Amino acid sequence: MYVGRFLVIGSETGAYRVSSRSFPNRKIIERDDRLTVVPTDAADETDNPYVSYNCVRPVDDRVVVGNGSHTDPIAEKLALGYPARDALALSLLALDFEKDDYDTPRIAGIVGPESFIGTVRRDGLVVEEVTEPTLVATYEKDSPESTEIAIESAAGAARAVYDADFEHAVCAAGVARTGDGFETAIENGD
Ligand SMILES: NC(=O)c1ncn([C@@H]2O[C@H](COP(=O)(O)O)[C@@H](O)[C@H]2O)c1NC=O
Repeated sequence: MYVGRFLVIGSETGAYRVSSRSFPNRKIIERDDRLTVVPTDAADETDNPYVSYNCVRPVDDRVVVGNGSHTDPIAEKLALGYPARDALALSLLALDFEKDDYDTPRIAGIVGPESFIGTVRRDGLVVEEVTEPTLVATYEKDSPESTEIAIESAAGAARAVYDADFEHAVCAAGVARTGDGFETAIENGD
């Protein structure tokens, strides 16, 4: 099954996987405190926000995970003091689903003292608190659902979503709460 990009959010950990048919030559890199999806070859650097974007951004004791440029305003709203639910809902609705051939949904999550998951599709907006590992994807599994995918550490979460049985894995990131912040991990399949 092809579900496109997906994320899994739990109460202490989270993970994001890029799966792609159209832009498979991509990887995740660490830049300052954030993780960014970029083309594998630097010569292919692009300003297409559906191809290259920040997918993980920590903000104090919370971390944002997302499949596009909405990761940034969600993080900025958290830094301003917005509750996680409001930062997600406002940013997802403001940017809305992607204006591509598939009306690709935006998906995002926040891991923190309270963890949330959300998506905005052409037909709706869902933002809800997470109490058990919960998955949402751009296609097929486009409403949050509980998942058996085990996300037990940053590296374990990145590996687990990378290896999950959905087609066209490209790269993945994992995040895990630590005493005073977050650790992150990258799985580029190399
Ligand atoms: N975030 C991403 O990494 C990403 N990769 C591809 N897309 C969008 O989804 C469309 C379909 O891509 P694909 O066939 O690779 O699943 C692309 O035309 C592009 O508009 C993306 N947008 C949202 O998921």
